[in-house]
Amino acid sequence: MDGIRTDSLHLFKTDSLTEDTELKVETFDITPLFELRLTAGKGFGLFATQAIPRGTCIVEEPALITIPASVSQNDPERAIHIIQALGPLSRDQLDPYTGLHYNIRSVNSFLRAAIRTYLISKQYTGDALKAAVKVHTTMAAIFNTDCVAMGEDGKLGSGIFQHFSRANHSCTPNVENCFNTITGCEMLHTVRDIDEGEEITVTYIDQLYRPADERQHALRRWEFECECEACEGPKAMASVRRRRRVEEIHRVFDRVEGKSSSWFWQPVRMPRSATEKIQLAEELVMLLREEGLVGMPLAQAYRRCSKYGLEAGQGLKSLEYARSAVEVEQTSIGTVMKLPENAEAWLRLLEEMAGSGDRRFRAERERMRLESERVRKMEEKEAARQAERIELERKSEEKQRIEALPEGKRRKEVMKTAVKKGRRVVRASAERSGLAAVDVDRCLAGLGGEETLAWAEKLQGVTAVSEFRKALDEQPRNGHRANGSGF
Ligand SMILES: C[S@@+](CC[C@H](N)C(=O)[O-])C[C@H]1O[C@@H](n2cnc3c(N)ncnc32)[C@H](O)[C@@H]1O
Repeated sequence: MDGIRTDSLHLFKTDSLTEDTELKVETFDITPLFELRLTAGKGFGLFATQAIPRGTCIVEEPALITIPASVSQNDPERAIHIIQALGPLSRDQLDPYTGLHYNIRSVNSFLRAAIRTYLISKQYTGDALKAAVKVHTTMAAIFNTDCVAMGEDGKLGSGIFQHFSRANHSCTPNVENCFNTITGCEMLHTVRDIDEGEEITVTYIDQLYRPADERQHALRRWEFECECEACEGPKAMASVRRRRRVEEIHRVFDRVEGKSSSWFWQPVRMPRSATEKIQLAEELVMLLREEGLVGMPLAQAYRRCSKYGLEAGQGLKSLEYARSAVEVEQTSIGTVMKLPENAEAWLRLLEEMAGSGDRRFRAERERMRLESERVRKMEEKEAARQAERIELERKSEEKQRIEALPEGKRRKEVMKTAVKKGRRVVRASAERSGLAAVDVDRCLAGLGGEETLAWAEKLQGVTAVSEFRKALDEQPRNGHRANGSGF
């Protein structure tokens, strides 16, 4: 770690800083949610001091200093902008800045020359000039190593942040940053649940689905080789495959959507229909989820599912995906900031279309109604088949049980079963004839087994009430006719 702690440093009072200035940054609490800890191989990093749920805003802080977007990384004037931005800071404000990590090679010879020229213009000479050049070069190096682009595409310039600038990089970050243009603060939101003791990581580069060697190349600016799980270790191979496919799908969509990309020299198989497009977007969602890239890239993938769902005439599906896009977007960047093409605006549009009876929603509703009807019928049939199977099994078990009984008992059991069946026949017949069940019950209660069987035999197939009554009249009686029932 080549960071410096310059408690006594003031920009224009450089004599206290020497080549051997001792690094003295201790572990300390920043907020109750995380703390700064020294890591093996990455310098300092932010670590959760408790479990943090997905969607939590863990940082909202203003920049310590900023420079305008017009000042590029290699602009010699950059050093002057940095020095001038640091000028008004008090000692207390300067301390968090000077304690930050830096890579001295991030200041090239043009910047060094610009710093020297500037200091000479401020009347520095001899040893004082040498020392001042060293301090100011360090200040510029801190800025170049730790600065964060603010706003969409860095349009609002670059800034240094006390906490955010301490976050290390991962190719599968667990927080997403967003600049709040209303408060002028940078915000960090967790994109997934974070365990206590887990490192809080951001991404330093765009397009994390690029091949690992391209990612490493882009990270060279920060002078480290990424060793996260997507880059090294047992999971890296699967990650490479998934990210390659994610990149391929993005290339296809870039071409479909007419965006400039490298597609013309890398052939891609184009989707032939809206249905194929939505399938591709759904594959993208699945891959990103598996890969743990669950922040804004996932929100955009859901958005594509929604867009192509609508194109495929699947309005309701499109609406569902739009809701997922809003949920992921708001988890990743909160609800305060609205991107120009935010997922919520798209959802509102779809909701309006659905409400106004757009044909894509109407037709789909009908399709879904028919589909759920079909499923319901299938389930009913299956339930009936199941019940029949159970009944057959029961009967077979009962038969086996009876067959295993001694002769006398078996005859009794056979009779009992037959009578039960006979009662069912009588009851069903009565029902078909429209006779009150209570009357039939009363009558059945007074009949013996043989009588019930004789009765059942007679009634089998009888449906009309008159025939039923006639059959009852012809039944052998044992004096238990139902009172007042007409039997
Ligand atoms: C913005 S600073 C991050 C905080 C820094 N680690 C510190 O000690 O203050 C960027 C520097 O952190 C280190 N770093 C960040 N992410 C890293 C990673 N994944 N592996 C190794 N070093 C990393 C690199 O030295 C990089 O130049």
